[in-house]
Amino acid sequence: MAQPIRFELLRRDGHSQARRGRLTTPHGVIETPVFMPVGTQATVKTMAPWELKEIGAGIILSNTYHLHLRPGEQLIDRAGGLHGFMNWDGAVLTDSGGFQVFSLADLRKITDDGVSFRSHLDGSSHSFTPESVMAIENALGADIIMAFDECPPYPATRAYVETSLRRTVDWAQRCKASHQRPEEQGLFGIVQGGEFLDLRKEAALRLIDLDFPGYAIGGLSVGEPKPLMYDILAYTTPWLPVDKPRYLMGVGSPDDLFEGVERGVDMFDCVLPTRIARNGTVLTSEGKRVMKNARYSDDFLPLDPDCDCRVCKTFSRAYIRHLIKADEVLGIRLTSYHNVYFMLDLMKRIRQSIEADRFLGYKQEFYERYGYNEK
Ligand SMILES: CNc1nc2cc(C(N)=O)ccc2[nH]1
Repeated sequence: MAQPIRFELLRRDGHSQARRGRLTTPHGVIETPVFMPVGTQATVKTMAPWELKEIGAGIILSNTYHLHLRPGEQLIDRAGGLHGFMNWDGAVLTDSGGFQVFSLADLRKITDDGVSFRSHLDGSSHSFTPESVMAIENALGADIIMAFDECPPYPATRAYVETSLRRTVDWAQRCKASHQRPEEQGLFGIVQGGEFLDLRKEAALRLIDLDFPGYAIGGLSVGEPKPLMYDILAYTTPWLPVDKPRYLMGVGSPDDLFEGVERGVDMFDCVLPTRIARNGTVLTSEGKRVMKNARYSDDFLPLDPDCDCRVCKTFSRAYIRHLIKADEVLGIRLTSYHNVYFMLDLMKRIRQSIEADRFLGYKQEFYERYGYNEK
């Protein structure tokens, strides 16, 4: 059977688990490690698809939970899937709603068959099962789709995590069995297991037995301390196939990208750049800057003098601060554009550092300037 997703491992770092790879999808070739901007409701907030294209975004994430509730997968299917609906010709990845049901919906009830919940929008009743979620993701038409899983809260008891891990593996098998478009959409399994390393190993090995074209690592960045997240990651990735992509869900900030790449992760997604942009906070090579701060009121430098994005080549900190203070929509458009560019450009520099066998050196260099002094 033709596989829609193919991963080539191009180079392994000699001093860490960092890898340089290439992910071929029906909507383009993605260089890894890759950062995926989040387009929850079929838009990366405030950005047009041609802006995403011009800053080099190759793949974006959209959320099954949100799009099922509004406008509904039937409409999107009639529009030609997410690609047609958004008029985005790059790659798309959809998650399976497992995380959103637990973090957004009300009155949830979970059984081995699936989850029933009430919409956070209007309180209407819904239920997700592996089969129904596959039908939704098949209709949305993303190039990479996630199996329906349960993301346990943190902290959670071992008994809870064990039950949910086994349910998640069972659901992954049911997703694979009911996936209607396996030649067009690559289905990834999601490794759960909480903070219990033996359960992480069990989850990984049982999903590998089901043989997926890629593996997501879920259940992280849910409130656990970062050192714990990194330790769980370092333990889990070596159990996954070296020739398949590893996707760390919902992560992360600039330091998380370095720490994840160092521990063998190839794909990342995070709302951070667009979320903080809406508050007027921007990412720069010298750390975050809160543009509402009075110190920028007559600062005519660009947001980041080292950034080559159109915003940094065109506008000053003083002008952008004025727009944010005046609640002018252009303000958050400019901060969002710059922040997504920053994350994509950072990941490009990380890829180049792996190619040049200087990943750890670049990490140290970045941390010293950004302000996470490792010393
Ligand atoms: C922002 N943190 C985050 N953790 C996540 C875990 C999952 C998951 N399915 O375990 C999905 C999205 C996630 N986002």
